[in-house]
Amino acid sequence: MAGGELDALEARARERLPRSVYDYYAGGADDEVTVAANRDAWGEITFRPRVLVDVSAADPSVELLGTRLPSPVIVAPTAFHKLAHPDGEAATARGAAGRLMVSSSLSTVAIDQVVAAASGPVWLQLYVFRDRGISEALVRRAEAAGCTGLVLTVDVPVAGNRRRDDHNGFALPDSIEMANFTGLLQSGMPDGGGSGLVRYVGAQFDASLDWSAVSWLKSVTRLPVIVKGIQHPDDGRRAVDAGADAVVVSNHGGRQLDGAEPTAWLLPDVVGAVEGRMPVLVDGGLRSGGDVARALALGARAILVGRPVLWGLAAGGEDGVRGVLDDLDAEFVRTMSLLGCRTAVELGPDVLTP
Ligand SMILES: Cc1cc2nc3c(=O)[nH]c(=O)nc-3n(C[C@H](O)[C@H](O)[C@H](O)COP(=O)(O)O)c2cc1C
Ligand SMILES: CC(C)CC(=O)C(=O)O
Repeated sequence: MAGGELDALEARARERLPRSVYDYYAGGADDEVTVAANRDAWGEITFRPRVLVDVSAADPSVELLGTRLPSPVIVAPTAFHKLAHPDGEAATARGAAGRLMVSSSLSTVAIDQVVAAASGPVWLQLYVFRDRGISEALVRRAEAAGCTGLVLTVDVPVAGNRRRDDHNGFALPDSIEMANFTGLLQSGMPDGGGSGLVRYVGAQFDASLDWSAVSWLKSVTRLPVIVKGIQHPDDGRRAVDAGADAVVVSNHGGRQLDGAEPTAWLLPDVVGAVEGRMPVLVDGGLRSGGDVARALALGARAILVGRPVLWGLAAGGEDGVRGVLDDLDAEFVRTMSLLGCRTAVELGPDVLTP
């Protein structure tokens, strides 16, 4: 579903969604330069295919932290799916259809119900709250639910400046709650002007978070810890030293620091810095199976996709999500085959223009 088809899906989602929800999903920080740059940067990477390779059984599966995934395409954690569809994250989990889904801390369906709806593995994404007890309770809920990984998002010490949300006074309606926090924390957003999310982040998230958070998380769980939001090769190295099991190169889809480098440019430097000591994942602006192949050729083990899943969910519920992911996978297999690669691990820098 590259290019025009995905744009048409987004247009259908846009028609169905209230303006403030569409803007929350689509938008980014400040002038949204990084939102656009993420997407454009993948498109600038060109291929050097090899021919006369038997690709009759091209296999897109990848191994990640001891689990074989049917595809390198992972559902990125995104907040508030009930704003897109009444079944929320349960519909997304069904639509993921065996692929790895990362469920947001800020989901509108509780993590145990997300896992129950999923047919593939589920990781819980964590924000660290001022009250560490809340984060630890989330870890226990994830473990009890059967999650197989914890994704620590490290690029939100403070909320990015989302102008659209400010203008729209974005907030969760009373009918939808952040379902992972029942009994722990108020499950809505504090009242006031501007973006309700900015008020929520300011009130609840721990801006004093530093590298000790990774060792803290490792000390309270035996699940693998994946650090999401790495934007510098030195931080990739530090993540290895801090005991992370994997990292996600991410600028939060351009929603935090505008002007941040597109992840396609940054990825090879982070891959170089970690020197194979852990898997490197990437997200931001990947919109086609060709983009997935580009990322793997640059050294990513797998990739995450954010907004397209939301467009699928808003336009077509569970089937919409499955459609987006199936199309990405089919394009990826076709691209691999045309590059002369039989397995996802065969993708390397040699299939790209140096
Ligand atoms: C609407 C929306 C909500 C998001 N919520 C979260 C979140 O709760 N936790 C998180 O770690 N990242 C969150 N992200 C960032 C995504 O996980 C991911 O990094 C980004 O969307 C990838 O870029 P893409 O949308 O261009 O594919 C969110 C992104 C969007 C678009
Ligand atoms: C800033 C977060 C609280 C939510 C989020 O990750 C997002 O909207 O991008």
